[in-house]
Amino acid sequence: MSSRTPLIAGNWKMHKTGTQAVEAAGKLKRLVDAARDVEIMIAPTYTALYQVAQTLKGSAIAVGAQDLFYEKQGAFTGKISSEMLVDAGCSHVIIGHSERRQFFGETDETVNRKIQAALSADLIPVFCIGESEAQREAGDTFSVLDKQVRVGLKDFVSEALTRIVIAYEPVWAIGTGKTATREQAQEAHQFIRSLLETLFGKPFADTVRILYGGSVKPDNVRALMEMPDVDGALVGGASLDPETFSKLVFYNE
Ligand SMILES: O=C(CO)COP(=O)(O)O
Repeated sequence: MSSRTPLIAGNWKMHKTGTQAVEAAGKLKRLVDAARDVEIMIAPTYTALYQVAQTLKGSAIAVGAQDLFYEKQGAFTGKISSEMLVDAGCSHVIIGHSERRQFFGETDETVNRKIQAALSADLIPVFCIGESEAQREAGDTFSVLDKQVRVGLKDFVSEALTRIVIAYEPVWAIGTGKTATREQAQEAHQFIRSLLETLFGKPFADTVRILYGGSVKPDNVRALMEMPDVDGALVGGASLDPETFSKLVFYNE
């Protein structure tokens, strides 16, 4: 663990109706009330965002969306803009999740535009990267991460990126119960941080938070968080139950 404030984030993916999301958020609010020195964020589905943000008003839990569209407005049926997310109560937005890359045609280029749209609306982007199992087995992990970072953050200057959060999510570890070992996570995080240093300088690289995601559970979170370049977790399955997620928030106790 480092001096960077850890962020424990829950990605609820396509789970929970508005009513279910409000109930879970209300429970979580009570459960993590005593948490200190850790930031907490949950990302419900679009239709629950406003209600959840209302429920969490005045709490330390931030609300994020799971995606956005980069255009400001217009004839883009089904799409949601950064301004709409801010209006619904979001402070964060997940961008480039591997499920969006796998199933919905997300590319490094669209990710780049989405990060730009998020930053211009003052949303904190949680920029996801990670290699597939085949890429890891082929020894391509670092080259995949290198491209995702370089293209995703192309044409940005470090001053614009100060609030960005990176999430390293190896695709083979997502929803599989197959967590990366803490050594594998550290190795990837260290690689990403040194690449960020090359691209944006040391002050930026030293302060940017890099979360690990992929089968994070109460029984492995602490070991991961002890690694010097792991600054938090982006959690899917284990974020759905408030009790379980609160154990991740209190990983240090
Ligand atoms: O994709 C993830 C978070 O964005 C990780 O999901 P799991 O925690 O279910 O593996």
